[in-house]
Amino acid sequence: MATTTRRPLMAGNWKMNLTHLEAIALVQKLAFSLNDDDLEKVEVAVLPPFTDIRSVQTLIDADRYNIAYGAQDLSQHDSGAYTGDISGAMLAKLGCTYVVVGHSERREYHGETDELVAAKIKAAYKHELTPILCIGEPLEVRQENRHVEHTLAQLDGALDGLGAAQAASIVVAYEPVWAIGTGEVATPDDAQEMAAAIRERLAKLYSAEVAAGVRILYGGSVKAANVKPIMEQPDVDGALVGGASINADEFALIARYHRNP
Ligand SMILES: O=C(CO)COP(=O)(O)O
Repeated sequence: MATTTRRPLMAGNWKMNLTHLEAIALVQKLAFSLNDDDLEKVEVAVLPPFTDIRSVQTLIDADRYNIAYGAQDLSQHDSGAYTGDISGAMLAKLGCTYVVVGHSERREYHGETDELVAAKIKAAYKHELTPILCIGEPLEVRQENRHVEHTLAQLDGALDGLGAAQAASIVVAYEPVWAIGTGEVATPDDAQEMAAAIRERLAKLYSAEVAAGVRILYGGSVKAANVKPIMEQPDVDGALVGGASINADEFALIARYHRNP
C-alpha cells in the first residue's frame, strides 16, 4: 500500500493543563524552537483546553506561526441547552483545524460510547473540522490478546454511517489505554501491528485509496527519547502526545525527531 504522500503529524494534547497565559508562553517557545524545514517535514499541532484557544489563535495569526491548533472535544449538537458543552461551530469560528474525538479519558470519565463518538465525528465534519479519532484497548484486553479485535470494533463504531469523502481526511490515533500517562510506551512493533490493522480495516470499509491517505498516529507515553523508532514504522504517521507536549522543549524535540541521531 502506498505510504509516500502522508505528511507526519505531531499533535500535542495538553489535556486539562495550562492557563491561557501559559499557553501563549508555550506556543511562542515552541515556534522559536522549530525552523521552516522542521515545519515543512512535519505538521505540528497543539490541542489546548477550550479556554486557551482564543489566545493561541491570536498569537498564531499575529505571528504567522506555521502551527495548527484544535480542541480536545466537541458536542454532537450545534447549539442549544447543553450547559458546559462547546459546539463545532464555535471551534470553527476560532479557526481550529482539528478536534480530538473519543479520547479514552472522555470514554472513561464521561461515559462516551462509540455511538456518541460517531455523532461527534459527524458534527466535526459538518463544521469542517478534522477529527482525530482515538481508539485503543485497556490492559486486560491486551493481556487476553484481543487488542486488535477490540480496537477495530471501536473504529467500526466510530465510522458508522460516515462516507468515504469524509473518512479520507480523518486522523486516527491508536492510543492503548495502558500506555497513556504510564511511562509504558508500546513497542514500535505493537504500534505498527495496530496501525497496519487499522489501515487494512479502512481499506475494507472504504477503499485502498482512502486507507492509503489516512494518517494513523500512535499515542501513549511518547517522548523525544522513544519517538524515532515508532515513527520509522511504515504505517505510523505521527504521534498524539500528552504529558510531553506541555513542555515546549520536549515537544519540539519530538516534532523534529527526524533530526535525532
Ligand atoms: O492520551 C494521550 C494523548 O492523547 C497520551 O498521553 P501521554 O503522552 O501523557 O501518555
